[in-house]
Formats: sequence, structure tokens, C-alpha cells
Amino acid sequence: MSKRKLSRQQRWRIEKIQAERSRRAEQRDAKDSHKLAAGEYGPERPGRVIAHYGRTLDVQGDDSAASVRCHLRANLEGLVTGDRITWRAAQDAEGNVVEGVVVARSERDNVLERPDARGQLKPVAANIDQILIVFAVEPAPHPNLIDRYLVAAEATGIAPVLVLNKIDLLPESGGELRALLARYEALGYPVVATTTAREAGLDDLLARLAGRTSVFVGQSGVGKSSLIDRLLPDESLRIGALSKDSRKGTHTTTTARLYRLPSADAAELIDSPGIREFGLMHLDEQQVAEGFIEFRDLLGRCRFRDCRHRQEPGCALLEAVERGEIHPERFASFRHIVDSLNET
Ligand SMILES: Nc1nc2c(ncn2[C@@H]2O[C@H](COP(=O)(O)OP(=O)(O)OP(=O)(O)O)[C@@H](O)[C@H]2O)c(=O)[nH]1
Ligand SMILES: [Zn+2]
Repeated sequence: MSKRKLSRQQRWRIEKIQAERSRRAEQRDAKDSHKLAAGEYGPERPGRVIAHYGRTLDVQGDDSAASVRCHLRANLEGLVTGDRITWRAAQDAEGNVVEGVVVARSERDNVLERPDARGQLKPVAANIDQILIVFAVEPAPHPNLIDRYLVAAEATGIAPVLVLNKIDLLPESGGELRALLARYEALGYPVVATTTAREAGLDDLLARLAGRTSVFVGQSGVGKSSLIDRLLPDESLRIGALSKDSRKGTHTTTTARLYRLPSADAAELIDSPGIREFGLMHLDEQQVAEGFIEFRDLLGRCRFRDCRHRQEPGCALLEAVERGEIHPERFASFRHIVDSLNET
């Protein structure tokens, strides 16, 4: 295992310890809440955050299809869509669940972040299994752009999947695009080809979505909205199975929301404009290098410890390019991304 992989693991351990600390604090608070709300709320149960609006959340119990508007305990800050939580439900005289209180958050597998207006990183969604990077026959995919998305996805630790949309526009000769896709497939990335213009083509995508929580990202105009419309044809599903009262004051356009797809088994989608814009931000040179998966085993093997992989003698990456083990276009892409980081 390379040195850089280790340091990444160390970072992960620190995060884990911090998460454990806050989990304990949350558990203490949950105990207080237990006493406070004695008789008012039912027993603790597992659930998932479906959407959040400031101090209120929509929660779906693991054992139910409908979501419930929940309050948040005072010290439970920063919950996001996709968080797994513990909650307690309040029932009316007829035994219907009318509202709930969230008492604890479980540890996250991963989290998607984006900078807020002041440039501070803020979590927007958690516990995601895969990032579907959508690109299209038109507007044509720039290989560098795909690499940017892949690097950003790799930095989150969430598995990327490449989705080529608008294959109905693929010319007979579409050799260039196919070669590009084959290159990514050879690196081990799953690739799915779709079209929303024809009836065929969505089955592979549905198979990919089944049993997982996914987000769609990608450049404007590639067809993300069209794909999501196909997957969630029923507007009421999008708004969620909330009662009219619960829905009051909901900002459906800005918040990330989790949807369960009707057409695929246990498939979940988390969507929001903020997530769709996910791209390359806040990354340093080392993260970019780690984001190229074929570089990983070579990192730390250059002659110079501070090698920037430009023209240094004994550079393990340059040598791998020369041997044909790293595709020159991927390497050019790496350079391009690093240079763009230095510009800003
Ligand atoms: N030919 C063809 N056109 C498509 C396909 N999917 C989407 N489009 C068209 O491409 C255009 C952009 O589609 P959108 O779904 O709005 O793309 P988007 O990625 O959501 O774009 P933003 O909302 O800007 O991020 C629309 O005119 C769609 O009708 C497809 O499979 N084939
Ligand atoms: Zn080097």
C-alpha cells in the first residue's frame, strides 16, 4: 500500500473518531429527550432523512413507505438528506403517525459536500452508493471534463459510473466515442449507454440503479432532467408521500430530496440542483493525482519525494506513460486539471 493511501486512511480514522464523539453526544441528548418526551413519543426506530428544511426534516421509517415531518433535537446540527437516523414518532388518537422527533444520527458511509456562498464546505447529502456522471453525444464530451468529474467523485470515496446519454444521436461511425468509453471501461469504471428519446436503452440504467442510492451529476444539457423524468414519471412521487399540511412551506426546488424509484428494485435517487452541479472544487494536487486510479500504485515511487510529474528524472508516472501503461490523454488531462487548480 502506498504512503498516500495510508495518509488517506489516517484522515479517515480521525474523521471516524470525531464522528464517534458526536455520536456519543447525540446519544446523551437522546436520553434526555427520552425523559422529556415520556409518554408523548413512541419507541426509538431507525429511519432515513428524505429531505431537510432548516430545523424540520422529512423522515422515512425503515418499516414504512410514507414520510413523516420531524423536528430536530437542539444539538443535532447538520443533518442532510440520506442520513440514517434514529427517530421517535408521535401518534394521534387513531394511532396515525402525525409527527416525529429525530434523536440521533448514525455514522455516515460518505458525504457529498459543496461550498456555500462564503466558500465554506457544507454537506448536502450522505450515504450515497454511486455518482452517475452523465455526458452525452451532444454536447460532445470533452475527455478532460469526464476526468474532472471522476477525480471529484474519487475524492468523495463514492463509486463513479459513466452514463453516455443521447445514444440516438450517435452516428453510425461513432468510433471515437466508443474508443473513449472502452478506455474508461478498461480502467474498471462501469459504463451505461442511454437515450430518453427512444423507448429502448433504460433497462441497463435501471439495473445499475437497483439496490443502490445514486446521484446524477453532469454538464448542463446532457439530459439529467430528462433521465430523472423517465425514472420518476409520477409528479406525486417526486413531491413525496407527504400529507398536504406537512408540505406547507416546503422549498422543493432547492433542497436535496431522496426518491425511491417505482421501476427498479430498492433503487434510490438523491437529487437537487446543487448536487447536479457537483464538480471539481476544493481539491489539491495530491487529491487530483489520487483521483486518477491508474496512478495510485505509482504515487510515492518517483525518485524525488516532491516530484510534480512534469519533467523530473525518475518520475514513475512519466515512465508509465512511456511504457504505455498510462494513456497519454489521461496524463494530459491530469496536467490540465492540476494547472487549472493553480490558476484559481
Ligand atoms: N436526442 C436526444 N435528446 C435528448 C435526450 N435526452 C435529453 N435530450 C434533450 O437534451 C436537452 C437537455 O436535456 P435536459 O434533460 O434538460 O438536460 P440537463 O442535463 O438536465 O440540463 P440542465 O438542467 O441544464 O443541467 C433537452 O432538449 C432534451 O430534450 C436523448 O436521449 N436524446
Ligand atoms: Zn513523478
